[in-house]
Amino acid sequence: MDFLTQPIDPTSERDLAAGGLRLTLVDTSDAAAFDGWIRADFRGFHSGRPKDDVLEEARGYLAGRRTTGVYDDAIPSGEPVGTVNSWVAPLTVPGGGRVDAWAISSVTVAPTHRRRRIATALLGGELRTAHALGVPLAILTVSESVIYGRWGFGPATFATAWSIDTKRVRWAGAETTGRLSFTDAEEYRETGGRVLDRVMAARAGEIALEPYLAHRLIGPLKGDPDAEKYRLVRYDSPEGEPEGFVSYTVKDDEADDFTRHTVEVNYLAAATDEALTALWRYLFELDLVARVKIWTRGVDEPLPALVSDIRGATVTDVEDHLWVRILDVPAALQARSYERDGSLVLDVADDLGIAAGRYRITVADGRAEVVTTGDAADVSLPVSALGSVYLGHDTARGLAVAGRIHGDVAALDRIFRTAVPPRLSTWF
Ligand SMILES: CC(=O)SCCNC(=O)CCNC(=O)[C@H](O)C(C)(C)COP(=O)(O)OP(=O)(O)OC[C@H]1O[C@@H](n2cnc3c(N)ncnc32)[C@H](O)[C@@H]1OP(=O)(O)O
Repeated sequence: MDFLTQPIDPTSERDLAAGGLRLTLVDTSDAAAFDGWIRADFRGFHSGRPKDDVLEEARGYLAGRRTTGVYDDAIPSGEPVGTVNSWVAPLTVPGGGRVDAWAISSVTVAPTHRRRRIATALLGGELRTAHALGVPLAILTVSESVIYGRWGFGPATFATAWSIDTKRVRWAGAETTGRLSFTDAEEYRETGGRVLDRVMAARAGEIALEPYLAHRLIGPLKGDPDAEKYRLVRYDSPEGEPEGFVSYTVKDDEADDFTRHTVEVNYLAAATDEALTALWRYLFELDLVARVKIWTRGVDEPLPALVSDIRGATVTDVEDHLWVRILDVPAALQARSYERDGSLVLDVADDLGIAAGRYRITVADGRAEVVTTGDAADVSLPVSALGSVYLGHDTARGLAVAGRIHGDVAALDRIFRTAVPPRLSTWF
């Protein structure tokens, strides 16, 4: 499969051409063309104009993605009015296996060309292309939660943000072992990449990271206004095995009292419980710090158990995070494992017609066999709801209450839900 060279989707090409717009793959070896695409992408997310070093770094990191642009040849700038990129990312599924997922990012439409169905053409094109290449599902993280349901995506993992009052909480976790030390992002890049590989393989919902995505978690990218403030602390086991790190910045003390700085955690990676506890303890016990803020943790982050005063560590936000769009029901459902056996007929509705059908899933010894069937349905649901329950999160009952899943929701929940909730701990 070559996702980089697969031709542009003809349906989307035709739909856009009818409105005077041109859909095309961008040649990422053509620096001028690629820079125009990157500038349009930055502008779409209201980021600053990228300087030369930022463009150069982005070109290096993003060249491995399928890069698509929409052009309005009537405008003078020649820059795209729509952008999207995609690549095949291994997604960890329940049971610890991995499935190829079509990861979609950088969806932007110029404000001058909004609501002319450019995003509709881009998303439809991405999904049809992925399906044609045999990729069983598509994934994305979203800027706004109201956009992607219409294309069959459902929220499949949720993320928490925390604020910890470190003057209030005392360490209540286990004794920590191992070694903590400051390190330099450049020196640690390879080792940190290996730690991240372990973290991402260990939990359903995480994806194997491209070098670009790993780089951002270990240290700042070019152009990051906080680059000078980054600190990186590594954790190594007593045997010297690298098992975790935390990258963070320390923000000035707003109260103008030098004892009350705020730590903003960029990323905390822990491949073992020892690494997790040692790094959390490190953050709680920093001198001259009154608050630690962290984002994109799982819904089961064990912070309440690690502090002496539960209310000193508060969840400030719970948000939908990874959205899943099933493209091939048998392949996707057979790729994960299940904690309870059973059999169920699912009637899946799909406005785009890609995954629609009636399927029997039979789980024995944790593995599923999925076939199309003419049997009566036990459960009827839209493909977005199937995406929502796919990774094991506790969503089925809520969707049934909302009238989006009909039938034996308890059986659906029993088969799909997992004891440990899925998590995606980064953005892409
Ligand atoms: C994976 C990612 O990259 S997430 C990032 C998404 N991008 C951004 O948030 C950047 C800023 N926003 C944008 O660039 C654009 O507004 C986009 C990409 C979200 C939408 O692009 P458009 O070309 O305007 O969307 P399009 O015209 O195809 O709209 C299709 C439908 O979605 C709806 N829609 C599109 N964007 C939004 C939105 N932000 N909020 C609510 N509804 C929306 C439209 O109203 C339309 O609805 P309808 O079918 O009922 O008429």
